[in-house]
Order: sequence, then structure tokens, then C-alpha cells
Amino acid sequence: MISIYGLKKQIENQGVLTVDNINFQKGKIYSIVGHNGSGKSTLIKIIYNIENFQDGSITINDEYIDNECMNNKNIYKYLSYTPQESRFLSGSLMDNFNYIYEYGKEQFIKDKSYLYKLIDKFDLNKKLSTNVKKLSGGEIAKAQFIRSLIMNKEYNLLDEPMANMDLNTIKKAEKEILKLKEEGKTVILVTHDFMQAKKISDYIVFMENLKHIDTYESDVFFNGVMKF
Ligand SMILES: Nc1ncnc2c1ncn2[C@@H]1O[C@H](COP(=O)(O)OP(=O)(O)OP(=O)(O)O)[C@@H](O)[C@H]1O
Repeated sequence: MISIYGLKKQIENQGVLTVDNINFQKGKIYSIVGHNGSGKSTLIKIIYNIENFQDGSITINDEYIDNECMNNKNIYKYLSYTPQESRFLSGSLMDNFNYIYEYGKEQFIKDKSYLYKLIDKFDLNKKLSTNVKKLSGGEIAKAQFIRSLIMNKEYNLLDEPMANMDLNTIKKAEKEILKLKEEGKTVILVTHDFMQAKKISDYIVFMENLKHIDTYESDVFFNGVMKF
């Protein structure tokens, strides 16, 4: 479980991001929703320990995250993170997939046959030798999503992974997210697509003005808190 208590993070010129308490349980899908600038991405980055915080505690499977991002990268054995922006090393798309197998910890990574299935499914076969700098927005999104799937971690942090995908690709990505849940993994997804959140999430984490308002069962959120 990922547990957050009494979190406070000062954001320059904006105020303080606060989360009283969230528990992300295993085998569940959480969608983080809220207006632009409500603090969704920052919350994900804090969990991934690339943003500091001033107060409170975060544990991942009972291991504490360092609030200054200084140590305990041990937590990365549990987490994958797909950022909003493109994040690749130099070289071709296939080079970038290969780096994971060269430098990753083998016990977690899915074998290459799984990678090739995903490459097929997301129609990236013709792009494997393309330099990552020349990929389109949708191709980058697909590649980064595949990368997080092959990392095979317990907790998958996905920051608007489908923002640049076409409808057909979004359907495929949603299926993969549901498969992660079937495997007992946790998905924490930032999305602006309320219909998507309603369709696939168990819980909705609602952020407003840098504050975590509450975490709701999906049905409760969509039939009570927010009526459509
Ligand atoms: N490093 C930073 N320095 C200064 N301000 C920041 C920094 N990171 C985020 N912010 C500000 O904090 C607020 C929350 O940003 P965040 O990216 O978490 O919002 P978000 O809910 O993910 O928004 P969006 O839906 O637009 O992606 C924004 O006003 C943003 O400008």
C-alpha cells in the first residue's frame, strides 16, 4: 500500500499542496481528477520522489520516502512513472526499450516476447529504428506507456498517458490498465477524461486548488459528488 499522511508541499508563488490522508491499495485503479493546476502532477511526482515536501509522511509498502528526495531510491523497485512530457535517452525507439533490459533489475522486467506483443498491439513496428526525437506525440505516448508496462512494477504512476493517443489506441491502453489490476497491481492515473475515469477506476482522488478534497468510490463520486 502507498500511504500519505499530513502531506504539505510549498509551491512557489502558488500556495501549499495538502493531502490529509490517502491510502492507495493494491490491485485497484485510482484516477486523480481536478482542474488545471490543482496539483495532480505534483502529487504523482512527490510519490515518485522527484519533488520534495515539507511536512507529513509517505510510505510505500512500509518504506518511508525521503522528503528531500535525497535517498531511499529503494522505492523504485515498487514504482514505475510515466511523465506527461517525453522522457527518453538518446538513440532509436528500440535502443530505448533495450536500455531497460540492459540496466533494469531483471526480476521485475517482463520478457521480450511481451515487449514485442505490445509493440505489435500499439502498432510501433515500423518505428523501432526511428530516433526518439522524431516520434510523433501519439507515438511517444504509446512508447512511454509500453515502457511502464514492461517495467512490471507493483504501482504504476501514469500522468495523462493517453492525452495524445487516438480513440482506438486509448481503448487498447485502457484494456492494458485493467489487465494490470487483474494482476494485482495498482494504477494511479492522472486524467481529464471523466468518462474514462468512470469506466475504469475503482476510486477517484479529487484535487482542487492544491488540496486533496477526498478519495471516493467511483460510483459515489459519479452518482453523488459529481452528477452527470
Ligand atoms: N516546480 C514548480 N515551480 C513552481 N510552480 C510549480 C512547480 N510545479 C508545479 N507548479 C505549479 O503548481 C500548480 C500545480 O501544478 P500541477 O502540474 O501539479 O497541476 P495539475 O493539476 O497536474 O495541472 P494540469 O491539469 O494542468 O496538468 C500549478 O499552478 C503549477 O504552475
